[in-house]
Amino acid sequence: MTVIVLSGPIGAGKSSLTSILAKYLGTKPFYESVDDNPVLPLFYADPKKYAFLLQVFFLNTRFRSIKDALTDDNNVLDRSIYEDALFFQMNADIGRATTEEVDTYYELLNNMMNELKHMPKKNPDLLVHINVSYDTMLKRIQKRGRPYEQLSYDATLEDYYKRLLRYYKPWYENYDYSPKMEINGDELDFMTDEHAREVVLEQIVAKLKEMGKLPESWDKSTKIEIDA
Ligand SMILES: Nc1ncnc2c1ncn2[C@@H]1O[C@H](COP(=O)(O)OP(=O)(O)OP(=O)(O)O)[C@@H](O)[C@H]1O
Ligand SMILES: Nc1nc(=O)c2ncn([C@H]3C[C@H](O)[C@@H](CO)O3)c2[nH]1
Repeated sequence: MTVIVLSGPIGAGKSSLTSILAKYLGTKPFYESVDDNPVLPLFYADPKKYAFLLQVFFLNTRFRSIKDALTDDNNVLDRSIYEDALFFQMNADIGRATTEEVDTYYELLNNMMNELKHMPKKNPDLLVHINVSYDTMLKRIQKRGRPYEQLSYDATLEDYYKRLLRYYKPWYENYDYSPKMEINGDELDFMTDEHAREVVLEQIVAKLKEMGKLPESWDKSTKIEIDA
């Protein structure tokens, strides 16, 4: 049927919506490596030292999921590979990578993207971007509670998160690897409000129908259970 990728800043709700969407459409979810990621806590403790290593770690694990997802044509991924460069560029811009690391990273990314061109499906069918304000992003980060992402752990994260939101805006506007759509993550509390969840799912289904990826007659009569 279709490969959908989610995008959006930290805590926007990508993993949550991936799980909801995969259950709803009866497809397979793929998650970014976070709780089993040994480099992530090191990065938050010493970003300058570990920015490059973290980036290579994410690129490696993301590449593996993409290869699986793009060969089996029926999946939802909780973050796009196209956002990896956004993260690294931002970290490089604030002095967390040397010129050599930046050059090496882009060369590696380029090589990997070229490999993807040989896959049966080269790009996702649809990018679903979750838009959130700084306040929402922070609330969700607090709700999820990873210690090293809290402002109480490192006050400079406020600037890091605000900067990230500024990088996302042009990134989404310029994204053109597939059709795309935006979800209002501030207004649509799809984790606790059943109506909001239906609105989001209807928006995505409508887009898939418009693209011819779902038949017009497609309907999901059974309500889904959410493990929040
Ligand atoms: N629309 C929403 N309404 C209310 N709560 C939400 C919503 N989306 C996510 N949450 C909550 O916010 C927290 C972060 O969500 P989630 O882990 O899905 O974000 P993410 O975008 O995958 O984050 P990351 O980029 O760090 O992987 C979770 O506690 C989740 O339950
Ligand atoms: N530096 C950096 N580069 C990435 O490509 C990247 N992708 C995700 N993350 C961080 C954000 C969340 O804390 C956590 C879960 O998304 O991992 C990244 N951090």
